[in-house]
Amino acid sequence: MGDSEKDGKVPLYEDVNKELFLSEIYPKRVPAVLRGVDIGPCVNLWTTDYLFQKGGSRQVKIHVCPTAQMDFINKNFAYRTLPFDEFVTRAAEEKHKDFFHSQDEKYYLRSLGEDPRKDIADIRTQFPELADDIIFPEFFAPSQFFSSVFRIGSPGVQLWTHYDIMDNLLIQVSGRKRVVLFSPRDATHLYLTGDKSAVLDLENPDLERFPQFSQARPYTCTLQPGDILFLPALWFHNVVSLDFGVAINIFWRHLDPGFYDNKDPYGNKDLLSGQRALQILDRALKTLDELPVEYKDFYGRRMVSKIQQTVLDKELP
Ligand SMILES: O=C(O)CCC(=O)C(=O)O
Ligand SMILES: [Fe+2]
Repeated sequence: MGDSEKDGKVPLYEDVNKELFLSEIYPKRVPAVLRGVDIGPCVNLWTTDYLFQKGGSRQVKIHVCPTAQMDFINKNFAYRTLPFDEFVTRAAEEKHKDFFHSQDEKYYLRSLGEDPRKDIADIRTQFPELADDIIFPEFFAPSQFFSSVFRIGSPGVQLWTHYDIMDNLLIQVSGRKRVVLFSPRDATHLYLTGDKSAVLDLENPDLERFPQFSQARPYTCTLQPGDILFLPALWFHNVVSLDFGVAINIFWRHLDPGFYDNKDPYGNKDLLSGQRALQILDRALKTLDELPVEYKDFYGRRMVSKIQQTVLDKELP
C-alpha cells in the first residue's frame, strides 16, 4: 500500500506504562504502537535455536501455503500438523529440505487450546517453558483476560484483512511486521464475508471488482521486535511478516461478559446481539426475494435508508 495523502499513520508512544495507557491511549479507541514496554527476556532469548530447544515437540496445527498471500476465498492454503520444534525450523528457513508441497512454501501458526473445539489458547498452559520468558502487560484486570495466542510465520507471509471482537495487544517478540488497519467505519468499503475482507491485494486492489475499496482509509505501521500494537476491537487488520517472526497476542473482554458468545474458543465470534441482528437481516433479505424486482429494489432502498437514519453513529471517530 503506497504512502498516499489519504493514508494514516498509527501513532507511536514511547515508554508506555499502565497509567499512560489507561489515561491517554486506551480511551481514544484507535490503534497505537507502544514502544519500550517491558515484555521480559523473550526479546533477546527467542532465537530459532532456543525456540527449537525449549518449545518442545507438541503437535501444532498450522497453515501451509504455496505463496506468501494466504487466500481464504480460493483456499490456497492447507491445514497440516507438525511438532512445534519442526514447525519453527521450517518457518524460519526460506527453502525447505522437508516440505508438504514445495520447497518455498510458507507457514503460519495461530496457536489453539488443548481441545481446539472447547479450550482457549493460552501459551502459559500450552507452552509453559516459553511462557516464563514473557511478561504480559498488566493494563487490564486479570478477570478480563481471554486468551494468549502464538502467531508465528515465515518471512513474507500475509494474513488477510479481518476484524476480531475483543480488544487486543499484539506483542511482537521477534521479526518485523507491516500492519495495515482500517477503521470499523470502513466496514461498508471492505467487501466483507463474515469477519474477512475479500480484498486480498491491498497494494494493487482490483477496483473494477471492489470500487468501494478506494473509499477506505488505510492506517499503517511497522512493528519492530519488542513493540506492542494496541488493536481495539473491530479495527480491521492485515498483517505481513517482513521476517520470520514470533508474536503473542492477548485478547481481553472489555465489555460486560453477557455480550459475548460463550461458545467461542477463538474469541472472534460476533457479539450475541450482533449475530442475532445479522440472522434477522438474512431473513428479511430472503423475504424481499418474494417480491417483483422493482419492489425488491424499492424496499431494499427503504431498508438502507432506515439503517442510515437510525443506527449509523455520526459522532464516532
Ligand atoms: O500478527 C499476526 O500474525 C496476526 C495478528 C492478529 O490477527 C491478531 O492479533 O488478532
Ligand atoms: Fe486478528
